[in-house]
Amino acid sequence: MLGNLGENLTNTMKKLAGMAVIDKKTIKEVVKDIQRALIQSDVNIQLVLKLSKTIEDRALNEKPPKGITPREHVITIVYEEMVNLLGEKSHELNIDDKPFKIMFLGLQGSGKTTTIGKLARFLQKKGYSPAIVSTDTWRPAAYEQLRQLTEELNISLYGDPNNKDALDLAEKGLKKFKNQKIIIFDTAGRHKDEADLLEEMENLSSIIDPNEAILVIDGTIGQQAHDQANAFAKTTDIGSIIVTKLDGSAKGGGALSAVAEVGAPIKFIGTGERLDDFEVFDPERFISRLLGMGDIKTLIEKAEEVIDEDVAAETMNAMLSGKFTIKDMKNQFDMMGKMGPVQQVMNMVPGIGAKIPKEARKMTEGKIDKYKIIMSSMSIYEMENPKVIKKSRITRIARGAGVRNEEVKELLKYFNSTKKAMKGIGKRGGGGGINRLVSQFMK
Ligand SMILES: Nc1nc2c(ncn2[C@@H]2O[C@H](COP(=O)(O)OP(=O)(O)OP(=O)(O)O)[C@@H](O)[C@H]2O)c(=O)[nH]1
Repeated sequence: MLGNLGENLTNTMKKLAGMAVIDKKTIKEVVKDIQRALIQSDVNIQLVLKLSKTIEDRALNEKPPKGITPREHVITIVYEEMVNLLGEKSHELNIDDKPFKIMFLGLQGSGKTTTIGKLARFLQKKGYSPAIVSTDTWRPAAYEQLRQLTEELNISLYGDPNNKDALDLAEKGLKKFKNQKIIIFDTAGRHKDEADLLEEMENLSSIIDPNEAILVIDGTIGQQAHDQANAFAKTTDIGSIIVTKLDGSAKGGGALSAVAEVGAPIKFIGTGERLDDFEVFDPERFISRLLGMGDIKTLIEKAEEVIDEDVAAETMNAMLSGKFTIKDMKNQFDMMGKMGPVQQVMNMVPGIGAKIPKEARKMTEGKIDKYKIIMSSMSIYEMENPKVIKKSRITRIARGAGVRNEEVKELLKYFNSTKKAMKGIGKRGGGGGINRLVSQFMK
């Protein structure tokens, strides 16, 4: 998605994760890379300069919070500021009134009609059955395109290719569907000239009185999206924007950031020609994907919450160095109580999900609880030297924990496979805290 922007930014983040030292020079280098990537994606130069200055100032002057390394801190700053560029939080389409009237606006070719189909499908999946009204009297094929779409989706359509009065069509459509929960109005994307088009939108808007006016913007136009959005915003109160064609668009970053500046939230994005190529726009998820970060942010936040950082660091180091004992595994399980099951935690580290041992993937909360009981029947000596746990010790531990011998053996098997997997990961990395683990898998 977004052409090279994602690739360039992901590479910058990988570089950052792999840097031996984080200092003024390396921060400036990272900022330069980000600048280059954004400018290539047609992000407005003023925005780029503002963003890079903020990232640089924060990275150089802010002290990393406790438990966060300078590297994690810079990663977090880049992430946060990029999210800011796109408007921070995601916004839902709140279907409150009945009928809930949605008016689509956008220039011809922006992908308006296709997007109406995508939204209709999205709403259908949520259990709604929207009806559509066609008021585009300028493009003869528009009605036919909607007819095919609505037939495919099995939803109602009102339109009349012989009626050239858009306002009349809107009024009739409103009447026909007054008992529907959701009515979507398609409008023209072209007119005699732009002023006429905008005037028609203003008139239509006063007739339809939309609960939500959605502007569709072609993502391939880059920062020009800003002026286009402003022009439409003058005709009606734009409630949200959908940016289309972000699949492979080199200028998508420019379009998204320009639109975010207009003030109306981007609620959805179009990522292809098929009806399912449509996503709710969530700046945080979007940016973390663009930066190739998986859910690192969540991982970092969760790691921060872990009560005993020393125990966490000790366990991580043990895990990565291969000196992993049952005592470390017990610590790991205790930590997991705070961070969630191991597979979930590991899945948040990009690239690591697939490497989780089979046994770990099958771990359930119930099993973890049982393992904890078994481990509490072991002596410290046994936990630190798991090799000594043979037949008679297994029987004693099983009796103490009130489980079968097989279950103790199963725990030992799980321990051994985890140890092996961790050793493999450690070899690639060299060990040293969650940050190091995270960096390894960003490479
Ligand atoms: N790659 C890609 N193509 C898209 C996307 N959305 C729409 N398109 C394509 O863009 C072209 C124009 O889309 P339409 O929906 O026909 O255009 P329109 O904006 O409705 O045009 P008017 O009805 O005249 O306003 C079509 O070929 C669509 O398949 C998208 O997200 N990605």
